[in-house]
Amino acid sequence: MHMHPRNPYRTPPDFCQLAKAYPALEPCLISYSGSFSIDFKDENSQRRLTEALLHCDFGISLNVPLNRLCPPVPNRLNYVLWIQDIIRTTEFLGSKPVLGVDIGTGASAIYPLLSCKLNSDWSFIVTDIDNFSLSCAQSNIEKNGLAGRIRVFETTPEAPIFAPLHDDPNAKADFTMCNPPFYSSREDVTASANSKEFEPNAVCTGADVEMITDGGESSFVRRMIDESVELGERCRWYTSMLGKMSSMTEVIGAIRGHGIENYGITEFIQGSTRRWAVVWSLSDFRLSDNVARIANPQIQNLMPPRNTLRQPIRTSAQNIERLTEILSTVLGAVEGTRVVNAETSSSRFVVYATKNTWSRAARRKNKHAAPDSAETEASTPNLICLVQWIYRDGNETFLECQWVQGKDRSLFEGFASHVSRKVSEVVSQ
Ligand SMILES: C[S@@+](CC[C@H](N)C(=O)[O-])C[C@H]1O[C@@H](n2cnc3c(N)ncnc32)[C@H](O)[C@@H]1O
Repeated sequence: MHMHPRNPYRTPPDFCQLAKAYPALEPCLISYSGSFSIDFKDENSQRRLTEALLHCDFGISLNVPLNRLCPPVPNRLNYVLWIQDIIRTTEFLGSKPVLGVDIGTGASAIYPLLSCKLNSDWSFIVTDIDNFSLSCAQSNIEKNGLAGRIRVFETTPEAPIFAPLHDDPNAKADFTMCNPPFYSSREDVTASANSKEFEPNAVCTGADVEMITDGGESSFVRRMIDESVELGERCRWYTSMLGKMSSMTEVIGAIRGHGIENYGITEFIQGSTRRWAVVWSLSDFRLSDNVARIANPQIQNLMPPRNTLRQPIRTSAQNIERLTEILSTVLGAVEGTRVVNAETSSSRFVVYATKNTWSRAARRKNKHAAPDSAETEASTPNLICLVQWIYRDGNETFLECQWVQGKDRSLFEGFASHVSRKVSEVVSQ
């Protein structure tokens, strides 16, 4: 993924219009072969641009002191939109207010401000160890009328990273997010700047407390992983941004090391800057492959197992009109499942299965079982899938089975292959 598909800054803004709407940007404009831009290497111009974009596109008024990090909006927005995708994967099961925890919110409180503007039912607890940044964050939150939805929590480097969850045993969150300090030391900062691993806009670096932590970002995120194992399902999705490719290998190694196979990776590319983000969960909710997997061949060995299975289905022209009806009939015939439409008038089906009735072994067992020995069905489903047709280029048809919830991967894979076998039998007739 380059920029997130819903990121409006995939096309550069019209700087001239922007300066008209936010006059403080005007002195920063430079004429560049007939059009206008700004000098991205100039800190003052970067700051005015951040303020202008937040003001014009989100109605956010931001004040960041000169000695603290001024966040570039397009890059921060990428992460917020990806979190939105994560939350949306299970929203059709019933939505409720969403609580996020932003670790290290900084003076700008950029993530909770953007997130709350985009999502009216989200609220936040935000942490930081830097008292000065937190007081700026608090005033940015108040200035934007969001004090009722964003609670600030001051912590220390020694406390658990997820201190708000550790301190209150009843607290539960839907997700955590974090843009961790990247570096392990001052020397690490200099070495990275020289190796050009980081963007040329090193003008927006910020204070040491914002950029440096013992062991660098990988160690910080590994601490979060250890803590998440203790907290378990008290938070549904744990996530973090990562700035170095080498950290990805270490972080995914730590996730797998805890036996967690429920995780995902994304990548954001903006100009010459590459960033990654990871998500992991101790719950049995599953993410679709377009949220949790990326195509980058360099890191295929780090990818999680697939949760979205697509089977090409050959069908005759006369059947193509009836595919939704055929799918509905096939799904309805799988014993022990409940099937509903994902949305009113949609052709996406949600399947709730309480037990395996489709494998050969299960069918044999069922046939020989005395009628009164039927197992009592669990009231909660062991497997939830989303099933739909995908049409590509007008002449390719795929049956897609998306794992939404469940602990047992083989149950999901067995169900997906049973349904595509049954559908193939019908459509080839
Ligand atoms: C790279 S800055 C990110 C600031 C902001 N979220 C952004 O994306 O622009 C990292 C932040 O983490 C904070 N921080 C460092 N260690 C922390 C810890 N143990 N708990 C919470 N925040 C921490 C720093 O003070 C700093 O504000």
